[in-house]
Amino acid sequence: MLDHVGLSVPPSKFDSTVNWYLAALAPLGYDKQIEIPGKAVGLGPSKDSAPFWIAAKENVSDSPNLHLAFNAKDHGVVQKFHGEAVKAGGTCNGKPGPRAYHPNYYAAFVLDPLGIIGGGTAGMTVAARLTEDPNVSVVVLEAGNDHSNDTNVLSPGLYTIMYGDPEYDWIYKTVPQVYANGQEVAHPRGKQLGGSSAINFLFWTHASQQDINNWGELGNSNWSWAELDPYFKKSESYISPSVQVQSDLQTQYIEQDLHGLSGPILNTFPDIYGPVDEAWPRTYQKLGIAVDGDPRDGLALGGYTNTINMDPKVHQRSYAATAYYLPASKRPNLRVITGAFVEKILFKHDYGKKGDVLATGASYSTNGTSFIINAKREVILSAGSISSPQILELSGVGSRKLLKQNGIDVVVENENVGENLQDHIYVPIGYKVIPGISTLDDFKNETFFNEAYEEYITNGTGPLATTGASSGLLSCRQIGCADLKAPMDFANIPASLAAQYKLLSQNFHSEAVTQELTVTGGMSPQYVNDTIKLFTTTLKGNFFTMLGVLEHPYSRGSVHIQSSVPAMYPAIDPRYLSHSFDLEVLSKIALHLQEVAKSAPLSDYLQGNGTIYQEGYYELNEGNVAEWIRKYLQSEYHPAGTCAMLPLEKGGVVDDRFKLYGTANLRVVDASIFPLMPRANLQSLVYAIAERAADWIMEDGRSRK
Ligand SMILES: Cc1cc2nc3c(=O)[nH]c(=O)nc-3n(C[C@H](O)[C@H](O)[C@H](O)COP(=O)(O)OP(=O)(O)OC[C@H]3O[C@@H](n4cnc5c(N)ncnc54)[C@H](O)[C@@H]3O)c2cc1C
Repeated sequence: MLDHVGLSVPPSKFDSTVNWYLAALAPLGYDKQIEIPGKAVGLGPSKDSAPFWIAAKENVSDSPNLHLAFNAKDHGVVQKFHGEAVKAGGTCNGKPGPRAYHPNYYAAFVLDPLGIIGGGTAGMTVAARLTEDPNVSVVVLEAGNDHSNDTNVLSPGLYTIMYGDPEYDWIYKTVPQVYANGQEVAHPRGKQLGGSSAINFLFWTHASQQDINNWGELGNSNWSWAELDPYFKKSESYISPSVQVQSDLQTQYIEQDLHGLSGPILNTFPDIYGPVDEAWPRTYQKLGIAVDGDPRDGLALGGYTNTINMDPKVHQRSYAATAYYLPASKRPNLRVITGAFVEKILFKHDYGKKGDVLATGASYSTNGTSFIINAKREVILSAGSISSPQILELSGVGSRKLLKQNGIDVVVENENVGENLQDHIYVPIGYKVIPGISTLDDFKNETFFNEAYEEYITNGTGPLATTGASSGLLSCRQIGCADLKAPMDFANIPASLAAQYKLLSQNFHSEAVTQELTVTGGMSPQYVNDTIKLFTTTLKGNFFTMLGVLEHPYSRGSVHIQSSVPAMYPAIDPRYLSHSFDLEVLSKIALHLQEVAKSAPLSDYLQGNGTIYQEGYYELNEGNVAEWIRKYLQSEYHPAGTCAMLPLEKGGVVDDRFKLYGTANLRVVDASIFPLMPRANLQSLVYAIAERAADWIMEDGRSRK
C-alpha cells in the first residue's frame, strides 16, 4: 500500500503547479500540510496525512504526462473538483460521470494547460493545430465574443457594417500623423473569435518569395520562401470555380498545384459579379500588364481577379473561427474563454539556465472580475500587432524608461518592443459610373438593402453573397515609374533599419510597388478617422473607387502604452509618410490609377470614360498629387512588425522560432512578428506563420520529454 506519491516539476513551474493543485483539490479537503519553501509541499486532507507531494527539481520534464487519481467522498465532490480545476486553468478531459472501470467508479478528468492570449487569426490557428494531439491541453483567452454564426461576419458583403461597432471592432485610432496633415487615422481590428479575419475584406493574396527570403537575410535562420511555402498550402483548400467564372473573371492564371487543396480555409472566386468585375482583368490585359502567372508562386505580377476566402456552397466567409475553431471546438482538450480581457502575462523571475524568466500564466478580467489562469508549458501571445506589444509592456517587457514612466516593474528589458511598426497605406480615387451599373451605393436605399438581406438569409444568394476581388500587384515598370531611384544612402540611419532599407532598395524594381484594387461603391476619403463614414458616401448616385496601395513602405512607427491601466489604448503612431520616398512612390501610384480608369474596357463603365470624378475628388497631376495624398491617405489596416522576429541586436523582440528574448516559454505568434512588410494582404501569411508555429511548439514539446 502506498503512503504517498510525488510529482517533480522544474523550479519554474513549482508555484503555478502547487497553486493549481491547491485550487483543484480544495473540494476534496486537500490543503498544504507540510512545506519546504521553494522546494516541496505535501498536500493532504489533515496534518497527519499528506499523501500527495509536489517538488521542484532541476532537469525534469515540465510535461511529465502522469495520470494522478484522487479519491473523493461522493459524486458532488468529484463535480466540485472538476469545476475548480477547470476554473483554475485546467482543461476538461472527461466530465464528471460514471465510468465502466469497476462498479461505482464515478470520476472526472482534467489536464493542465498551455495558454494562448488572443483567439484571432493566428491564435485560433495555433490552438486548433495543437489540440489535434489529445495529450496537449490548450486554453484560449479572447477578449471578444464568438460571432461564428453571425450574418454580419459570414456575409461576404456586409463587413463594413462591423466597423465602429464595439461588439466586433476595437475601434483604434492613430495619434495625429504629423506628415499626413495631422490626421488621426482609424484602425479597425477584429474583437471576436477569429480576430481581424472576421472583419477583413476576404482578399486572399500572397507575399512574394523575396519578401520571405528577406526575413532570412535579416538574420533569421530557417526563414526562406521554400521553408514557409508548405504552410501556405497547409492552411488552404482551393476550390476551382465554374468554367463560366473562369472565363468571365479570367482566372485561368491559377496553377492548382501551387495551392493547398485540403486545408481549413476555403478559398475560391466570387461567382456573383457584374460587368465592371469582368472588365478589370481585361483592362490590365489591354494595358499589357495582366498578371504573368499565379501570384501564389510569389513571383507573378500584374492585374488580376484574386481569390477570396469564402465557402462557395453557402457564400459564407471562411475564417479562423469557422475553419479552425469550430471543427476543434468539441475537443475536450481545447477550452476557449471569450469575453476574457487579458491584462498582463505573469512571470516568475528567478529561473532558467540563461537567467530567462518564465511565463506562468496570465491575469484577465471578465465583466470587471479578475481571474488568473496558469499555463503549465508555454504562453503564446497572439493578440495582434497593436495589443501584443501593449500586453508585453503592461507585463514588464519593454523599454526600461517607458516602463518606469508608467510605474511598471521591469521583467525583461527590450527597447525594441512596440517599435518597427509598418503598415500598408493607400490613396482612393472615386469615379461616377454610367447609369445602370449596380454598386454598393444601392444599399443606401433601405428597400434594396432589406431585400438583399432577406435574399441572403433565405437563399444565401444576392448582392450580400459576394464581394469584389479585383486587384493587381504591380512593379514600378508596370506603372510607368521605372526611372524612380530607391534610396541608397543609409548613413546616419541605425544599422538595423539600414539593413531593412538595403533589401527594400535592392529589390525595389523587381518587386511589387503597389497593389491596385477597387471598391465598387463610393467612399468618403475625408473621414480618415471614422471608418463608419469612410466606406460610404452621402452623395446621391453610384460610384466606383480605385485604391492604390504602397506595398513596401520605408516609414517606421511605434505602438506603446500610455498608462499602466490595461483598458487604456496604446499610442499608435505609424508615422505615415515620415520617409519622403513613400510619398514619392505613392504619388506615382495615384497617377497610375487615373490611367487605368481611363482605359477600356473599364472606362466603358465610368462616366466620361473615366474622367468624371465623384464630387470631392478631382484630376490629380504632378503638381497637386502630394498635397492630396497627405490629406486623404488611408490605412489598409495592415499594421505589422511591432514584436519583430529579428536578432536582438538588430531590433528583435522574438527569435526565429517566435520565442520572446529573455523568456524561456513565451512566444509571440501573430502579424506583429513580421520583421519587414510583405506585399499584398496579410492574412494568408498570418495563417502560414501560425501553422509553422504550431509545428514548432509540438516539436519543442516532444524534445523536452
Ligand atoms: C478591416 C480590415 C480589413 C482587412 N482586409 C484584409 C483582406 O482583405 N485580406 C487579408 O489578407 N488581410 C486583410 N486584413 C489584414 C488581416 O486580416 C490581419 O493582418 C490578420 O487577420 C491579423 O491577424 P493576427 O492574428 O495578427 O491578429 P487578429 O486576427 O487581430 O487577432 C488578435 C486577437 O487578439 C484579441 N485580443 C487583443 N487584445 C486582447 C486582450 N487584451 N485580451 C484578450 N484578447 C485580446 C483580439 O480580440 C483578436 O481576436 C484586414 C484587416 C482589417 C482590420
